[in-house]
Amino acid sequence: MIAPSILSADFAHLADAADSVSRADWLHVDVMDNHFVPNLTLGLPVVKSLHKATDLPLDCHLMITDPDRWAPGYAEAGAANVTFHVEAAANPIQTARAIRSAGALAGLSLKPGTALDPYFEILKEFDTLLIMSVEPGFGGQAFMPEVLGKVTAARRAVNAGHLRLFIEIDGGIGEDTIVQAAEAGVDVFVAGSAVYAADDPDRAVTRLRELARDGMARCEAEIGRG
Ligand SMILES: O=C(CO)[C@@H](O)[C@H](O)COP(=O)(O)O
Repeated sequence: MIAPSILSADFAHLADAADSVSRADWLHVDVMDNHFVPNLTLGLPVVKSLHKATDLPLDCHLMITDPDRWAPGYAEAGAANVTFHVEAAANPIQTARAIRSAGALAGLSLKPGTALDPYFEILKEFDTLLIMSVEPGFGGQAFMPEVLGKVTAARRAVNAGHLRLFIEIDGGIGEDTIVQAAEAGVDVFVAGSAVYAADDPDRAVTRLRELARDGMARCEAEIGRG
C-alpha cells in the first residue's frame, strides 16, 4: 500500500492534496505537537474535516506526548489507523485497546534508534507497526537503511505466524529507496516529498507501487511473505 504524507502538501489546500492522490491506498496524516518532535502541524479538528473531505482512509501518525490521552480521539474523528510512539506512551496496550474500541486499527511506531525486541510481546495488540526511517519531525530527510533490520525481523515474525500486522515504513521513501524497503518486508510505504513534489502526484503513487511490487516479489522469494 502507498500512503502519501500530507506533511509535504500545501496546508492551505489539504482537500485538494487528498484529491490529487486518488490512486493511493491510505492518506498519511502527521500530527506533531512541538513537544515530542520539534515541529507543529495539525490536530483533531483538521482530521475531522479531512475525513469529511476525502474517501481515502486516514492513517494518522501521532508524534505527540501523552498519546494515551489523545489517541482514541483520532479514531473517533474518523481515522482508519491511529499510530502512536512507544517512546511517548505510558500504557501502550491500554491505548491500543482504546483505539480499537473506537473503531480504528491501532499502530505502534518506533523511532530509528528504538529497538524492536523489547516490544515483540505487545505487538499482538496492534494492527500496524510503523518503523521510522528518519528522525520524526520533518519531511525531505535522507532514508536510514540501518532500520531495515527491524523490518526484516518483524517480517519473519509475521511469516512465522507469531504476529499479524502491517509493517509500515516512513521517511525518505522514494524511487531510489522503496525497492530495498519492499525487499526487507514492508507492506505500507509512506512517501511525502516523493509524491507531493512530483508534477503529477497520482502518477508518482503508481510508479512507487510498481517499484514496491518488484521489491515485494523478491522479498517473497528470499524471506517469504506470510
Ligand atoms: O513522519 C514523517 C516525518 O516525521 C513523515 O511522514 C514525512 O512526512 C515523510 O516525508 P518524506 O521523508 O517522504 O519526504
